[in-house]
Amino acid sequence: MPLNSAFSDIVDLLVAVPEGDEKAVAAVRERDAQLTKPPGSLGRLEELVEFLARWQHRARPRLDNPMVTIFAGNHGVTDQGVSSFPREVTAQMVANFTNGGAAISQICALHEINLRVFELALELPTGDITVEPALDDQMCAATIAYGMEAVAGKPDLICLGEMGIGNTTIAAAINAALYGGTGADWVGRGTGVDDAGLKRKAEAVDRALAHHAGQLNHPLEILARLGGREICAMLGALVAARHQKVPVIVDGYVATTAAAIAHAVNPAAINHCLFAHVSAESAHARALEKVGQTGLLDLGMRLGEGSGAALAAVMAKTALHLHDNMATFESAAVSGKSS
Ligand SMILES: O=C(O)c1ccc[n+]([C@@H]2O[C@H](COP(=O)([O-])O)[C@@H](O)[C@H]2O)c1
Ligand SMILES: Cc1cc2nc[nH]c2cc1C
Repeated sequence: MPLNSAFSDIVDLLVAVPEGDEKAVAAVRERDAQLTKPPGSLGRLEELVEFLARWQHRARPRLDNPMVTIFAGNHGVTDQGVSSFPREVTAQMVANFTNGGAAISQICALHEINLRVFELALELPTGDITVEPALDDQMCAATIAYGMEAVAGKPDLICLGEMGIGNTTIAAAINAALYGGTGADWVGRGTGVDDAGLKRKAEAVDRALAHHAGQLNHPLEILARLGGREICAMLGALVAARHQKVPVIVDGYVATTAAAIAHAVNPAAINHCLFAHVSAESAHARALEKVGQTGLLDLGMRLGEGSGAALAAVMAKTALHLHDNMATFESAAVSGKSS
């Protein structure tokens, strides 16, 4: 069956991605060479400034308006006992994000990062993927389009985060469909399931793969049948960001899965994405490997809600502050390298 025409626009956007600005990167390197430090001594912080310049298309990148976006969705697959928390926690945590009580709220407040929460029909969980499609193609495409709203308000950096009880099972199903293997290869403990819960997760993924066999021939079909609203919306945000010259920092296992869909359509579509960290969710390292990436940080975190991405943004803010404000060898009268 040909791909549903509902997906034509998103495929076009993923295929026709603009290149990065190498002139802007060259300008950053030239300035970096003048700063009072041995060349290369700030390691990946130097790459972070180049990353911002390349994807903002600016010789002097800015972080005046960095934004964490949290996309929240609910999942029918929670009927299968795959999470250690009940589904209503998704909406309760959304309230906590806006009231300032969540970890991400406090990271953002401390480091002056904007936080925007997108609530995606929480009262309407997706279909239980073990017995039906998560979303129909039209709803999937419409939710991708809705995620593109993330670029409104002209952020200069987007940190992609999510909240959704049950979504580590959804991420596992998508990865298994994209890359092969069984449920056991792609599930982890999520919010903290015990061994019996882990087995239920693996079996739920296996049942979903069997139920949808023969219907998972395109990354966007995989997304509609096995995905979630927050994963669709993160995909939309990611691709819109590329077209609006906004670099993206991707959070943990679930956010990486949205990037994996983009990567499966066109590997170059995620070049403007930095992968914040390697989450403690056991399959995240393998998922990163599949999209040819490594995590910037490794803090043993497995929270989601954009928390790892926000901490990587703090690193990026620090890197840019140094780039903008350090003295040059000339201005500080420090002798340059002798050989
Ligand atoms: O993205 C990750 O690496 C990650 C790892 C473990 C848990 N989470 C978060 O935990 C929730 C999903 O866990 P679960 O057990 O309900 O599937 C969801 O809200 C995610 O943001 C996220
Ligand atoms: C309390 C709680 C907070 C979260 N933040 C992201 N996912 C979460 C899952 C739970 C259960």
